[in-house]
Amino acid sequence: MLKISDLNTFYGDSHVLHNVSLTVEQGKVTVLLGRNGMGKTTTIHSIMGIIQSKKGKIVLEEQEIQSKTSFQVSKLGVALVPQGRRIFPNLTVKENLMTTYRPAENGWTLEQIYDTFPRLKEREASMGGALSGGEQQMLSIGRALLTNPKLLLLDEPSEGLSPLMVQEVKRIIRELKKQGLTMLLVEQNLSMALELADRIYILNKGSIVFEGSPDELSSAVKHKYLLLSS
Ligand SMILES: Nc1ncnc2c1ncn2[C@@H]1O[C@H](COP(=O)(O)OP(=O)(O)OP(=O)(O)O)[C@@H](O)[C@H]1O
Repeated sequence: MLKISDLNTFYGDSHVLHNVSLTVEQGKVTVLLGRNGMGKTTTIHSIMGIIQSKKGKIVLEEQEIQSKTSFQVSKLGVALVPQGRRIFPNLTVKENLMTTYRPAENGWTLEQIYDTFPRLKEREASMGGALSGGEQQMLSIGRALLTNPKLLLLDEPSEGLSPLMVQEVKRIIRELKKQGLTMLLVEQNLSMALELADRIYILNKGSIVFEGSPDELSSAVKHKYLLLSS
């Protein structure tokens, strides 16, 4: 569904992504792992058109999208659950959900979101800013789903959540996968990544240093790129 080739992204003169290539297969969960500051969010933002890459190609279902704006990328069916959730604190839960609603045949509706996240129904009239971190994460995922995407990008959805809420996020990702949604998940939570991933990529200092199935990820690679501090 998505193929990135030789992507190079800069912030001013600072060269952050170095020839990043990765593939996201339809219906699969692809996980991008890496420690803090290795370029995971930059990769996601490059796909989404939030930042323009200097060199390289991003192809979504045979269409090149590397020069498109985030609005255009979103219209092509890519949705982002951003790091830090970014919900609107002064809008109600329902208003947050409806801001980006894009109806689709056999797609997500508000009622289906409430069925999947019953807590959001209970808190429908509450202000976004009054929700717990876990509830805000559900809201952020629900809001992205209501754009009816074909590809969902999730940037560290487990960050800052209680163990119980991390379980809930895992349940939802599994449920979405069962429904056939294609996902690219950025994570630092290794156990979560290993449980959910069909394919894993590891970013280190802006370069892909590992690609394989969770079974192929050796403890040597884990220790080198994920567990030890740099
Ligand atoms: N707006 C920016 N301007 C300049 N440098 C940036 C900017 N955003 C990120 N960087 C730098 O780019 C590098 C990659 O950052 P990025 O946020 O992509 O990493 P990450 O792997 O997502 O880490 P984290 O888990 O901390 O979000 C870091 O060195 C970071 O300091």
